[in-house]
Amino acid sequence: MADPIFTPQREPEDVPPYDHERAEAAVRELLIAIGEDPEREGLQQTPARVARAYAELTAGMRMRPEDVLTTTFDIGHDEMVLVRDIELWSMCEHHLVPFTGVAHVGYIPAESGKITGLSKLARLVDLYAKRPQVQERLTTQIADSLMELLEARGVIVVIEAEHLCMTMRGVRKAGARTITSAVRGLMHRSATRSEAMALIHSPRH
Ligand SMILES: Nc1nc2c(ncn2[C@@H]2O[C@H](COP(=O)(O)OP(=O)(O)OP(=O)(O)O)[C@@H](O)[C@H]2O)c(=O)[nH]1
Ligand SMILES: [Zn+2]
Repeated sequence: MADPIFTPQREPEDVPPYDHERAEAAVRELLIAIGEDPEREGLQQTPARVARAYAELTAGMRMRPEDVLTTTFDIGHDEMVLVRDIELWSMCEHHLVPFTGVAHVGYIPAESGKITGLSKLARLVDLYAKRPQVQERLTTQIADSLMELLEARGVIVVIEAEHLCMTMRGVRKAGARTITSAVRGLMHRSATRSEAMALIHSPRH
């Protein structure tokens, strides 16, 4: 049996348009289910607000990595590029509550020196984060899309995150951080991987 944690997501072109009306109705139902009165003053606009918020929090379902890795340059730089401590907010697909932390994304450009703008790496993290996720899949998707679209010779993605489903409910282990990594291509070389890890963990100035 396939592990339900790793079931693939729909491809963006197969995702139907966001249904605001349905989302609103569902939030209203949820309010009723928990025993609230959706007509009381403070809650009247809540279904519409939540529906808008979820549209934003799931916008990455309808985006492809090529939509954000739009700018690439051939500058002949073929050494490692690493952006660390990229702020990350995602939503666990099991409980639909946030997980938050940082992503570190490094790559070794193609021999041609094809690179992308640094902000695009952060945009790529955001794209995959704005979907119902598991941290492992998020990590893998970022790594694989960089390998493919930049034709990178190597990639490392490390994500350190705290899952609110483990903090505010359930086992209630505040401060427990989950660390996942995805390593591709030349980053498997131990010296290169050690260099990346040293950069990720070097003290901030
Ligand atoms: N591997 C993985 N697990 C996750 C992630 N986010 C949440 N989970 C886990 O998914 C599991 C779902 O387990 P279930 O037993 O079906 O759900 P539950 O009864 O709410 O589990 P508890 O959280 O232990 O109360 C939990 O152990 C969560 O901690 C993630 O990104 N990756
Ligand atoms: Zn969860």
